[in-house]
Amino acid sequence: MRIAVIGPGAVGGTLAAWLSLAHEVTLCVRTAFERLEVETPERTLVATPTVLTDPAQATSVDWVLIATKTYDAAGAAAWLAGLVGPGTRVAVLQNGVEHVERFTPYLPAERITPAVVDIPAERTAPGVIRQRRLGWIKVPAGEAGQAFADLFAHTPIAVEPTDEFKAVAWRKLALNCAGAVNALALKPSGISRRDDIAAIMRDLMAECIAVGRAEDVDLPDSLPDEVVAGYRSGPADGVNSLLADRLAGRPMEIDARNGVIVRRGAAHGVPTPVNAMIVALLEAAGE
Ligand SMILES: NC(=O)C1=CN([C@@H]2O[C@H](COP(=O)(O)OP(=O)(O)OC[C@H]3O[C@@H](n4cnc5c(N)ncnc54)[C@H](OP(=O)(O)O)[C@@H]3O)[C@@H](O)[C@H]2O)C=CC1
Ligand SMILES: CC(C)(CO)C(=O)C(=O)O
Repeated sequence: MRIAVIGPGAVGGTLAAWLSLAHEVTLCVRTAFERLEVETPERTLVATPTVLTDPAQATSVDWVLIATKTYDAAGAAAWLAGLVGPGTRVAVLQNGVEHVERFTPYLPAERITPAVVDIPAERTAPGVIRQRRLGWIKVPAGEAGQAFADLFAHTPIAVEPTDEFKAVAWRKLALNCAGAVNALALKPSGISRRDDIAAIMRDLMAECIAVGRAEDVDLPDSLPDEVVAGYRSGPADGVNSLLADRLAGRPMEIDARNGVIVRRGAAHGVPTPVNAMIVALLEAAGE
């Protein structure tokens, strides 16, 4: 398969390295680099895919994987005119619950496969990445979801189509909204071991669950405790992508990860004061 990865950063670069073992991969980059080096839990992968720096160089492929940050959607979309032909499928690998809505200004919804990614990865330089866990990706059940999963059949990453995609995305949103405490405190995952921080994380997630339920998503009461336990049992020095952005002085996905809870909460009449507070604090911190 011919696969183009738009935004080969921590997630996109990790997946591009794995995909390069069996497919013809093209990287669509903003900052040029020549080789991918990904330290995975199994071994270090080195790949030298074709690298494009200008959307005018792009030609059509079988699959496009969009792995930029959510706030770079417009820049990512500039690649689509060249990459998308009549049979091209486009997967959006981003956090949040608005994968399809974010790209319908540029593509028909039926061409888009939303993907929830749980692969902790950290980028130390362009093309140099540490994949902390093999992790998983979930996509909606159906022909496109199965075709997407087949791309990864040769890898140890669990890529699965699911009938419960919406619930999977909201569960991941709960995990990600809680991770805002790291960006706010400028500290990695270990701060979740403080009971006062864990309490804030649980409050953020309780609001997420209430809003998700208002959108008819089945979310368990046990989710906040499960997420806190997961954070606490993981590496204390793990840096989530929101914290990575703040540390690097980049914009942050505050709207996609916490703002969405406030916006959708307001639409349903569900109060979300803790998420609203963290959005305001992170927005002010990023000014
Ligand atoms: N990191 C993680 O552990 C996880 C992240 N996610 C989600 O995955 C998504 C990607 O995150 P992550 O990989 O961490 O992000 P990164 O910041 O590591 O990578 C994003 C990449 O997109 C590139 N980019 C931005 N604009 C363009 C453009 N116009 N054309 C081409 N490339 C562009 C950036 O280029 P440049 O090099 O110039 O910055 C960068 O390489 C986010 O939605 C995140 O929330 C999900 C699960 C885990
Ligand atoms: C928390 C984590 C690492 C889970 O995959 C993530 O989604 C992120 O860093 O954005």
